[in-house]
Amino acid sequence: MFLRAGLATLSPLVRSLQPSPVAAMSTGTFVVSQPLNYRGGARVEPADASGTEKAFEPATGRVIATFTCSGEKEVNLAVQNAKAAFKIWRQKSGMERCQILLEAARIIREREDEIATVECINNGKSIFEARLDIDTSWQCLEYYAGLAASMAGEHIQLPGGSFGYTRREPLGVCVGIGAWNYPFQIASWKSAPALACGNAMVFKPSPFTPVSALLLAEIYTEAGVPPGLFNVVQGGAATGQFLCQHHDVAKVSFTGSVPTGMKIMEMSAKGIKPVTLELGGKSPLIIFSDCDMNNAVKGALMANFLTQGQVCCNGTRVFVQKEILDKFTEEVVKQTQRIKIGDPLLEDTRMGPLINRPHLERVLGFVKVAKEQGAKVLCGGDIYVPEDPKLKDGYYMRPCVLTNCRDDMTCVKEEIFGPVMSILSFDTEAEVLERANDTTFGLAAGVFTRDIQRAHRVVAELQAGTCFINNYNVSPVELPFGGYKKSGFGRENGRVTIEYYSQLKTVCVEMGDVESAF
Ligand SMILES: NC(=O)c1ccc[n+]([C@@H]2O[C@H](COP(=O)([O-])OP(=O)(O)OC[C@H]3O[C@@H](n4cnc5c(N)ncnc54)[C@H](O)[C@@H]3O)[C@@H](O)[C@H]2O)c1
Ligand SMILES: C[N+](C)(C)CCCC=O
Repeated sequence: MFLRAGLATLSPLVRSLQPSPVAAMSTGTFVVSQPLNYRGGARVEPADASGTEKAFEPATGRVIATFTCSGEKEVNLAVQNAKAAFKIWRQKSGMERCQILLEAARIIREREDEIATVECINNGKSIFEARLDIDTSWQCLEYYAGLAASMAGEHIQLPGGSFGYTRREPLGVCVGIGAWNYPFQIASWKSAPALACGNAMVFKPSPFTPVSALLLAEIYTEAGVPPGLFNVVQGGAATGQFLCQHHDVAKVSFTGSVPTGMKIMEMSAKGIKPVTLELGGKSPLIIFSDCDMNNAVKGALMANFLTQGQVCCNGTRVFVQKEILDKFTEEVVKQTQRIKIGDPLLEDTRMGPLINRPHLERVLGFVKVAKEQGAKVLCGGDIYVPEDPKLKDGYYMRPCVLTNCRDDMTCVKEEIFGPVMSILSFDTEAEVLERANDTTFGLAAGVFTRDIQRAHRVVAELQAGTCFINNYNVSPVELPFGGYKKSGFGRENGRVTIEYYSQLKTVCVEMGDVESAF
């Protein structure tokens, strides 16, 4: 549907007659030719502009889209469309909303390969991983579809037959602002609970990954949401600011960096809008000497190298108990060197390119500073040029393992957001807990041990919103996800997120006469 050639212009009906719509999509061929804004149930060119942006295919360095960033007028039109759709949607019963969300989840499953391919092309993550992201997206829609029908208030008996009750009501027009590392998943994790609660949404993806949110918008429409219920505006900071400052926006849910999160909070504070902030991290992963070594090594790779290390909750500070430091490090390096880097659309690739050239240079800069500060590079940390000539301008690097790290080094303190693991050693539980918590971030943490008492004792002390025991970076949608400290607040996924997309109304019912004070 996006391709200028091949199956690009086919209607959904015709497309469904083709053996495989994704067969035509290969690295180096994809171009977006249709408008990337979505308003009132259709793709539209924005009504005004706040500049233009280019989106790239990180695997080749090719431009795949040049698009107009939405100005104030377009943002206003999107919000007004959402407001109109909200009036219809909020009147629907939970069961009606449930049925539509389930249908959307079904369509996502049906089109999983196509969506994953688009994600892979625009983001650079491997197709293997992109499919997992799409899985957690439709699962999220299914989960909140299930909750939509069971949202209920309380009935509270009062003296003299009087009573009160509570109603859980939607907020109105919610804004979602996304980062570039999980474009479709972020749009789904925000919109599913928002829509399940009866809200409308205007979503702004990162300008680096503008493409896949459009697929979600089209799927919602196909599933039967009212036109305007889920809209997409494109752009960067200026567009995001118009959204956050809009007086008809009731809530902002943001995923991105800490500095931008602070700005979002400031803008939202002026309009007394509630915010959810899913921000960055520098999470600790603690490996005790009694761990299952095989699992701990696999866990450390999961904690560092998914999506080329561009994952908010990555456990990039790997604390290893001294007794097993050498063996663990040797095995981690061996397995890191085996990671297949290359064309993200190939089935056996496990690491694609980073998101763009400036980011690649930034990550390589962190490795350089680490070396200057005394860290030792055990593998990777340099540019990788795949053999395939069409990939020569892509943004690849070899995954890096650093040792000789100290807690005061830049690579241990700052979020690198790339495939760079820092290994640190420790002696005692008390010592490692203190060091693990010595950070302004608090998104995630992990522990590997066979000692069940220790595992729970340690996670109880860890200052992190999401903790893993004997695994890392799995994300079942039934479990809430979010941060402590400067990693943000509010949660995504899990039952609790209903509370972040709804408000409680209390109704007090008098069954007798008014006892007036006057
Ligand atoms: N906690 C989580 O769930 C989670 C998930 C993914 C990424 N992240 C974090 O995101 C960061 C990487 O993503 P990024 O580089 O896209 O982050 P970013 O903060 O640069 O941008 C995030 C989004 O905010 C928009 N934006 C930028 N300035 C804005 C402003 N002034 N007003 C409104 N919107 C504005 C951007 O256009 C983009 O859509 C990392 O720190 C990572 O840890 C967190
Ligand atoms: C799906 N993961 C791996 C838990 C990542 C969630 C979003 C963080 O960047």
